[in-house]
Amino acid sequence: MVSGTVAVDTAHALRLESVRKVYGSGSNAVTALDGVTAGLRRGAFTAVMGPSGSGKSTFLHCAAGLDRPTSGRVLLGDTDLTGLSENALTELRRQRIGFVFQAYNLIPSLTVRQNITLPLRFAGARVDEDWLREIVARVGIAALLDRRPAELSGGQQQRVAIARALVTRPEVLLADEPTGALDTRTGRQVLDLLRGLVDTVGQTVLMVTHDPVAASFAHSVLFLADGRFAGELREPTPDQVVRRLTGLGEW
Ligand SMILES: Nc1ncnc2c1ncn2[C@@H]1O[C@H](COP(=O)(O)OP(=O)(O)OP(=O)(O)O)[C@@H](O)[C@H]1O
Repeated sequence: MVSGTVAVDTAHALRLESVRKVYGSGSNAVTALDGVTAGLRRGAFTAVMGPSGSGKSTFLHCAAGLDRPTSGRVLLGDTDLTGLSENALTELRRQRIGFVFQAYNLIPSLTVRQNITLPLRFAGARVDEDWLREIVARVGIAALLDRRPAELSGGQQQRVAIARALVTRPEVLLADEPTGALDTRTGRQVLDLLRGLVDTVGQTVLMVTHDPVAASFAHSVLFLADGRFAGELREPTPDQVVRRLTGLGEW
């Protein structure tokens, strides 16, 4: 086997194996993740939920290669992230992972088109005009390509951010509270869009959220409590999510 690769796990696009993450040291040490093993099914929409401080952001950061686990492994496809250099991790994030944040993080001085294609410029890759046309049509912003972010609504800005995350055809799209800054109706539209990307093009999506309704758009919800994996709910309803969360503590 080539160093840095592992046996292919075709069911999961991304997998955390026995991941522990400890911040600080000595008496200041905080165990944010305490041996989490969990996988994102390929072509599925997975939400991560849990009480405040349960480790959701740390899970996302370790999954994205933004944070290095203290121990354990993170596998993106057949690539083990844990052995990669900083440069290799940066490359991997650029090419194989898409990010969507609560604050859309668009560059104000660039047009929508320039914002969407920025990851390709960073990667030194050419714009695939057919793919660009397809994603902007799919996310519903084809008519907005020449505008700047300030000329868009919050929902439109988040659609641009989603298009930007998709432009490199990432294996996994990671979303951190993507509807946190949107009103309920606009938030639902963005969640419909994410679910649609999963159902129609087989995009694998991971979303961290505090919102049980948002989580119910996912195929399954992974629960964390005190830095540990605390179960999975398939085809979740908001009521079921609320019941599970209530059993896990303050949220
Ligand atoms: N950089 C850091 N340094 C020290 N402790 C940290 C750091 N990041 C997170 N923690 C701690 O790790 C634990 C898990 O934090 P994390 O942010 O992953 O939880 P969360 O579930 O995302 O919380 P929330 O829902 O409140 O955003 C918390 O106790 C937090 O205080």
